[in-house]
Amino acid sequence: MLLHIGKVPTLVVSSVEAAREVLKIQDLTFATRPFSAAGATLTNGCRNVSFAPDGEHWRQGKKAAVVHLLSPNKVHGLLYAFSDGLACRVVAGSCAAREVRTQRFREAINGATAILSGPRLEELFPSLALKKLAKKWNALLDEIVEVDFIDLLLSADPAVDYAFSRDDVKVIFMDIIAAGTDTSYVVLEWAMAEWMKNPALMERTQREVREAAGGKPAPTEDDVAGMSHLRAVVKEVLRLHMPAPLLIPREAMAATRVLGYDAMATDPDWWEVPEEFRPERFLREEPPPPADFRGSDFQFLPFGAGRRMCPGMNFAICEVELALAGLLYHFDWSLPAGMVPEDLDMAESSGITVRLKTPLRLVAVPRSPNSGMLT
Ligand code: HEM
Repeated sequence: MLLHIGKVPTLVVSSVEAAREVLKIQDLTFATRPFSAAGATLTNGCRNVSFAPDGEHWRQGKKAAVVHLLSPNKVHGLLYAFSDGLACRVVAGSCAAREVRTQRFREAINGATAILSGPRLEELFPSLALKKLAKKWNALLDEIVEVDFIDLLLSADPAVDYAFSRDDVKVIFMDIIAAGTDTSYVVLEWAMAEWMKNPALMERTQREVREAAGGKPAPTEDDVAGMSHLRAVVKEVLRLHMPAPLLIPREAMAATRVLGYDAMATDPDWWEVPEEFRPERFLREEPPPPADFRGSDFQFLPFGAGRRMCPGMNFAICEVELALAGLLYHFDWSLPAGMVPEDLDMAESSGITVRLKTPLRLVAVPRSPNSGMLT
């Protein structure tokens, strides 16, 4: 469908064929991003990865993020710290200093998400507030770059003849924090909501998690790798509640034509009972194999596809699987008193990421790691 938003012709791609055409066949033509004044203010003139126009800076920034921040070793270390942190919180409560910084990041991310969610919303947004938000981000990023990662990208890879400035490093970190937080969080929220709607499904997954992790303090990455039911739930959340359903907009770098013109992840030509949450569709063993989200099955593109595809995909999958396994392992979950599954409001918010419109409120009862199976 072609829309004219002001003077900007905007092509909405929502069929499998059109997605293949834009993200594969014409990937090179559509490998850049439309300019956003708000995005530029927040990212030092689009010097990050997600808003950077196609070109050397984007290529080198994406490579540096993949090699130095999202490498398997780095991901493993971060995930270890994460599951360790979750286990520590369960036994020891939270660490005050970390809580404060997390809260500051939460505010900064919410601000950026609000501004970047609408087309050209910055025109309605007071520039003073935008500058204040950019300042907030700047101060937080200064602390991180100063304290934690000063040499990481600046000294980077001797084989790479590309110099990032300190400010470039800051906005690339901002990208990783902003692009990687809300997206993964909404997967956790939707998975918990779907489990509360279907307690038998939650019990099935919880049994899998508790059997696999046995009496350990917390499930490990190796335990999670064997959890096929948990993985199917994550895939079904990514299909039915795609965290970033509009991806990040692309801009055509040359005049081009795209096929004629339905929503892919809920298209009945590709999915049985598409509007229902049925993780078992991803456990089917008879051919054809279920679609995967790695960018080549165009009916299922939660991470996009082609040159601008999400570089955090593997990290995000490990992170949400480990987090969900931890939540099911450490706690028994129920709805607040007087509420039944049918009362859950599954309406979606609108925005660059799609959350539950009504925040999920649940009762969590900690379970001792040494207690038996589900009671
Ligand atoms: C469930 C979690 C996530 C989802 C659903 C998601 C989804 C997406 C989507 C749809 C895009 C746009 C792709 C396109 O235009 O074709 C994207 C881009 C991006 N994502 Fe993610 N993402 C997730 C987690 C992460 C994480 C954990 C990180 C980093 C740690 C990350 C970093 C990025 C970056 C840097 C880009 C811009 C890539 C570019 O423009 O070349 N994402 N993501």
